[in-house]
Amino acid sequence: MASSLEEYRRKASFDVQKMSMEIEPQENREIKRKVWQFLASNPLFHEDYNRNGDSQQAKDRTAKQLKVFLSSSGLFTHIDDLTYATRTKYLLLVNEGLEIYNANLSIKLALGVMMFSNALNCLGTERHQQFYKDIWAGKTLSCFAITELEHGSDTKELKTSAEYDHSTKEFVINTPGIGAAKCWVGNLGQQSTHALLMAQLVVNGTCHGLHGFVVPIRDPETLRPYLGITVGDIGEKSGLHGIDNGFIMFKNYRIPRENILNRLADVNEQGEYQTFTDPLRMLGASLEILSAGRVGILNESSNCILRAVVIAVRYAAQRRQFRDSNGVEKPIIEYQTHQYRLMPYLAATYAIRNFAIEFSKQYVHCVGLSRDDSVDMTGVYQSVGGIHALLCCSKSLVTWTTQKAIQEVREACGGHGYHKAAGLGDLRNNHDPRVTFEGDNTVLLQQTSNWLLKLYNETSDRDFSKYPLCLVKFLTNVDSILQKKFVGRCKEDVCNISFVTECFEWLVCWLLKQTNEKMSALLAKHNDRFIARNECQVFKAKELSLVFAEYVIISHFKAKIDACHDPAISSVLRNLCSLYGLWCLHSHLSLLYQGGYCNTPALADCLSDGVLSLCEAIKPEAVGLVDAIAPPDFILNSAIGCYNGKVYENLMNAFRKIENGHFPLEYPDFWKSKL
Ligand SMILES: Cc1cc2nc3c(=O)[nH]c(=O)nc-3n(C[C@H](O)[C@H](O)[C@H](O)COP(=O)(O)OP(=O)(O)OC[C@H]3O[C@@H](n4cnc5c(N)ncnc54)[C@H](O)[C@@H]3O)c2cc1C
Repeated sequence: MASSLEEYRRKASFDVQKMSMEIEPQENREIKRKVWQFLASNPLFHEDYNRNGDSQQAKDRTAKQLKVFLSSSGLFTHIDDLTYATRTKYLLLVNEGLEIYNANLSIKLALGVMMFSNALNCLGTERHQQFYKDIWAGKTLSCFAITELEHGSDTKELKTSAEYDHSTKEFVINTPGIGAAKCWVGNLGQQSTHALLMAQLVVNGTCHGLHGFVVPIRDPETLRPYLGITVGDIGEKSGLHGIDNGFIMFKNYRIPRENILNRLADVNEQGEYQTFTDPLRMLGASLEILSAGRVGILNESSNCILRAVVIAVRYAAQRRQFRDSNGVEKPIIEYQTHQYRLMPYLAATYAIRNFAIEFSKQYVHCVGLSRDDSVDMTGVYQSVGGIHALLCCSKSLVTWTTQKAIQEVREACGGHGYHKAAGLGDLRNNHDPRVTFEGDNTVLLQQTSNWLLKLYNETSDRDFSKYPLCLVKFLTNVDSILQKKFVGRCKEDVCNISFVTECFEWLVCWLLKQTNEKMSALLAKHNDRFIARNECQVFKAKELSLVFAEYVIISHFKAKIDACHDPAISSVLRNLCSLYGLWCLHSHLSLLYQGGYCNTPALADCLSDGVLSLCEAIKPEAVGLVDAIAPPDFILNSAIGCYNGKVYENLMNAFRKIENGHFPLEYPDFWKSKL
C-alpha cells in the first residue's frame, strides 16, 4: 500500500529544513548529532526495543554503557578548556542528546558525573579538585544523597548528621534511626564510590543546618562498601530499570575535615564554624546547585513530549480505519477527535521546546555572571529570584504536560502503541518520576506563587522590567488589565497571539488578586502564615502558578515568532502558538467566567471553534512539523514512528523476534516439558 505518510509530507507549506533550523540553533543540533553518531557507531548502545531482560541486566548494561561513553565518545576531552557557562550549556546538550535515546544512561551520567562535578564547582573549592578529576576520568562514580526515608520535600527535617571532631579533624557521620536512612539515591544501590551527602553540620554542639560533604562509600577497585556504612539497592521500581537507586545508613563513619564543600561555609583549622556571607553570592551558588538539575529536567521532558508526538503523528498519518461514504479508507489523522487529541500536543511541543532552549540559554548566562567577581551582583540577584520562581512552575507544567501527552499518545496509537516496540511504554514509565524528583511539582508551585504574591505586594519598587525572563512587566498595570472584557464574536477574534496573550494577562492578574485577597483574609483569621498558605492553594495559588507558566511559555514563543523573517515558517508557528494558547485557555474557561471576563456564551463558543479550526489548519502541516524536530530513526527507536512509515513491516519483525532466547513460533518451555 502506498504510504500516506509521504502524501502528508508533501502537504507541508514550509521548508522542513528551515523549520528545523528556526527551532533549534545549528550549534545545539551539532552537539546532539555527535552524541547520536557515537551511539549509532557502537553496538553496545544498540537498544533492542524487544529486549526485556531483568532489571539487574539493565543496571549492568547501563553501567557498561556509561564507562564506554565517558572513555570513548571523545565528547568530554576538552570540557576543562571551556568557560563555566559554555561547559554547562554543552553538558546540558549532551545530556539531552542521550536522554532522547536512553533515559537510563543520561540519568546515570547526569547524577554520576555531571551534577557531582557541577556541585564541586558551585560549593567546593580548590581542595576538591582531585574528586573532580577522578570523576571525569571515570575512576569514581557519584550520587546525590539528600532524601531520607521519612522526609523528602521538607529538607529542613533531614536528620543525618555530620559532627565535627576537632581532636582528629574529622566529621563523624551518623544516621539516627531508620527514618533518617538516605534513600532513592540514584547510582547508590550498587555502583557509587562517592556520595555528595547533605547532612546537618554540628560543631561544638551547635547545629548549623544542612551542608554538603563528599563521602567515600565504596572502594573504587572492589566496590566493597567501607566499614561504618550499610548500603544497598532499594529494589524493583516502576521504570528506569537501568538505575540502581539505593539506601544508606552511617554509624560513626569518619571523613576528613577537608571533605566539607566549603565555598560558602567551612570549619577552620581551629575547629570553628565560618560562613562567607556575601548573601548575594550565596544565592547565586544556590541557583547553580539547585537549578541545574531542574533545567536538565526541563530539557529532558521537552524531548520526551517531542518523541511521543513524533511517533503519534507519523502513525496517525499511516494508520487507516473505516471507509467514508465514497469507500475511501481514512487515515486516522482525518478524524476530528484524533486531531483534537494530537494537534494541541504538537503545538505544546513546539512552545515547550522553544522555551526550554531559551530558558537554558538565559540560565547559563545568569549563572556565568554570578561566578564573575567583577560583576555587580545586585542585578544578578534580581534575576536569580525570578529564574528560580519561573523554573519551579515551568518544571511542573512541562513535566505534567508531557506525562499527559505520553498517555494520550499511547492511546492514540491504539493497541500497537502498547507494544514495547512502539517505545511509548518505556517513555511513559521512565518520564513519570520527573514530576517528583528534583522537587515535587505541587510543592514547587508554591514557590512560584509566593514570589508572584511578593511582587504584587511590592510597594517601593514596582519596576518589574528587571525580570526579563519572567516577562512580568504587565503586573504594574493589574488594575487597568482587570477592567478589560471579552469583546470577540467569532473564532477569528481569538485565533491570534495578541488575543491569547491579552487573555492570559487578564487571567494571571485576576488569579493573583484573588489569591492575595484570600491569603490576606486567611492571615487575618488565623494569624498564621503556614495555615494561610496551605488553605489558599487549591483553585487559587496552584492555578496561579500554572497559568503563569503557560503565559511565560507562550510569551517566549511569541517573541520567537516576532523575530522570524520567513513568512511561511512564521505563519505555521503563529498557528501553533495560538492553538497552544487557546487550548490552555479553554481549560480555564470556568475561571474566566468566574472572574467576569465574559458573561455571555461567546467566549466558550469562540475558544471551542478556534481550537477546532486551528487543529484542522495544522493537520496538513503536522507530518512536516514532526519531521523538522524528529531525531533520526535509530534514536527515535519506535517501530510505529519511523520516518519511512514501514509500520507493519517493523511490527511484524518485532512480533517474530527471538526474545530472551525464545523464538515466538516455538512451544513455550512449560509445554515442552510435557511433550
Ligand atoms: C526515580 C526517583 C529517583 C530519585 N533520585 C533521588 C536521588 O538521586 N537523590 C535523592 O536524594 N532523592 C532522590 N529521589 C527522591 C525524590 O527527590 C523525592 O521523592 C522528592 O523530593 C519528593 O519527596 P518525597 O518522596 O519524600 O515526597 P513527599 O515530600 O512525602 O510528598 C508526598 C506528597 O505530599 C505532597 N506534599 C508534601 N508536602 C506538601 C506541602 N507542603 N503542601 C502540599 N502538598 C505537599 C507532595 O505534593 C507529594 O505529592 C528520587 C525519587 C525517585 C522517584
